[in-house]
Amino acid sequence: MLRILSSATKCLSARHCSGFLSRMKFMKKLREDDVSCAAVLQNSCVFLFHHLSPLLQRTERETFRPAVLFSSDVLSILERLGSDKSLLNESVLIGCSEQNQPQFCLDVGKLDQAAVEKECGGNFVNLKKSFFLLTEADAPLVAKGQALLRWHQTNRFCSATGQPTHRNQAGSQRVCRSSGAVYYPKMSPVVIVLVSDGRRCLLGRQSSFPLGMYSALAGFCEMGETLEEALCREVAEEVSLEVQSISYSSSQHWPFPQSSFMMGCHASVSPAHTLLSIDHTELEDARWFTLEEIDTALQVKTLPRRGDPLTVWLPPKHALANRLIAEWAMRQRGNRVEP
Ligand SMILES: NC(=O)c1ccc[n+]([C@@H]2O[C@H](COP(=O)([O-])OP(=O)(O)OC[C@H]3O[C@@H](n4cnc5c(N)ncnc54)[C@H](O)[C@@H]3O)[C@@H](O)[C@H]2O)c1
Ligand SMILES: [Mg+2]
Repeated sequence: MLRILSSATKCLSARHCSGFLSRMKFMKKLREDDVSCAAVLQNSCVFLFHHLSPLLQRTERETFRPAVLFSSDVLSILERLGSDKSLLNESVLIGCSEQNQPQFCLDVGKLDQAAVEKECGGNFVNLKKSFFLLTEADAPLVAKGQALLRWHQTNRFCSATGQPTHRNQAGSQRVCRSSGAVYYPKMSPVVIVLVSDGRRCLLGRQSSFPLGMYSALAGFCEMGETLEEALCREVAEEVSLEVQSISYSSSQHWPFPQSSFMMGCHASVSPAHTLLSIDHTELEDARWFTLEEIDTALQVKTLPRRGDPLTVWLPPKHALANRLIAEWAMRQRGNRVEP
């Protein structure tokens, strides 16, 4: 069995960079210079995927972390499993750790899954499950890796000429040599908004959500829209409310169902106009929640099962919706005047 290393344990490329600025410059160079990137790949961390499912390893504390191998370990596995070692060159650059360790991801879907799992002492777990098994720190990097690998797998041909596209070594772009068209990985912009009437906040659920889960309203931005226009349209479409003011909170990359760029906002509506008219083609339910109800929902740790009494619970901390709700709750607690 091979050793699986946390990305913090070795620092092979410290001489290349130190601190945030030099790390960013180093990454830029790797994206632009195929020769440097190929050389660095020989001495890097690699996150393995199998048909887009990341390789996870159980820790001593019965939690999970992404299994991180060194390129030399990956080459040994490829050799032992009788695969062409050039497969390593299909790795895609995803980052550089604070310890200055370049990080790549590689899909070994061509190899036997069980054989790789045995070699590595881990399991390939589909992204939806693994995203929530991982810590808030590890999940985004794994999601980014999967998103990039998926993009490469689904953009192998030029949409103008039908000719094959060719990736650069870092995997940050693909080029059609026939037309010269350059393709970059894409995300769909999505607005997510926590609407408040000053006293309560508005949450909704789609029928596809797990039982009892309510979240902030969200929707894809349409071509040509500003963030603010998309937000007002989505709230109008889904619950027939007119938003009065908007403030930006924060953003996140969201891998489900495919790469979205989520932009999180707070918005207010007039307390005199809070009557909901729900578009049931989009939402199964939407309701106003008091601070007490939100506090209770934030406490729910074990998810309800079918047959259990209906308990409202909220998206986990990995989701921007959770942050918006927590921000709102904190602000409400601060505003509350004790009798
Ligand atoms: N991270 C979070 O906290 C969080 C919380 C809620 C929702 N989300 C995500 O936000 C996204 C959007 O939310 P929604 O489902 O309510 O959106 P939505 O209200 O826009 O409705 C989805 C529908 O929009 C259409 N659509 C338009 N442009 C699309 C595009 N580029 N890609 C896919 N469908 C498109 C499709 O018909 C789709 O069925 C979802 O992917 C969801 O996973 C994330
Ligand atoms: Mg929606």
